[in-house]
Amino acid sequence: MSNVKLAVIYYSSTGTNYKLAQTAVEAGKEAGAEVQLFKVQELAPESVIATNPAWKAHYDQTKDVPVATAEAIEWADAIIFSTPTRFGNVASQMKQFLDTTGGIWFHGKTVNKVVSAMTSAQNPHGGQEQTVLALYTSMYHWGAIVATPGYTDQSIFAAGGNPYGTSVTVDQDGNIQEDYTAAVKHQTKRTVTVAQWVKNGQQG
Ligand SMILES: Cc1cc2nc3c(=O)[nH]c(=O)nc-3n(C[C@H](O)[C@H](O)[C@H](O)COP(=O)(O)O)c2cc1C
Repeated sequence: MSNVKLAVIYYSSTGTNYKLAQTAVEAGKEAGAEVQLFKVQELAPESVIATNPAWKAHYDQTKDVPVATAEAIEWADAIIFSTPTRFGNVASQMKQFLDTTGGIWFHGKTVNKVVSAMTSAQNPHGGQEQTVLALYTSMYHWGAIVATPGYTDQSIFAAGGNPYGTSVTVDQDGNIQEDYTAAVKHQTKRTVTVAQWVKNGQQG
């Protein structure tokens, strides 16, 4: 059992990162953490979303997922982020969310959050690691503790496993090419474990 609070915060247009996030939620619960799932605010106009049936369907299906706020960051001890790769970078919706945390950052409320990130892209070498590192750059400014998977589990050596953070590839139809479950679960459990160490250390 753990007393870690885990926020899983994702952006997804067509459902890939939602699937990764849902697996992280499952893993967090298995690790005994208190878990909340949040999407970041969609910023694209509805008229644009409507031009892509997969995007529109996912947008409608996830209407009820709560939108991430600065309070969610304050609440969490651990955070798993999941964002698609967009031109080798973090999706703007996720970046915009990070850019709303200046207030809590100023008050020291982002310090010592234990964080880890996941991503997806269409090309096997489409910039996945660059996306994860770009997100981690913001985390260094937060004073967060970045808990990467490294090679701490056999799942990292399998497809989808990535020492920077789980990354998957989607085909033209949006199907994930790798069996990512073990890698996401390991990454999430490791993040919860490190957050527990930090929490215990602060209380000691
Ligand atoms: C504007 C845009 C930029 C993209 N840039 C990249 C890229 O740099 N490399 C890549 O492999 N895939 C790229 N893709 C494909 C997305 O990464 C892919 O659709 C996404 O990972 C699917 O995640 P989702 O289903 O959670 O939205 C791009 C897609 C869009 C719409």
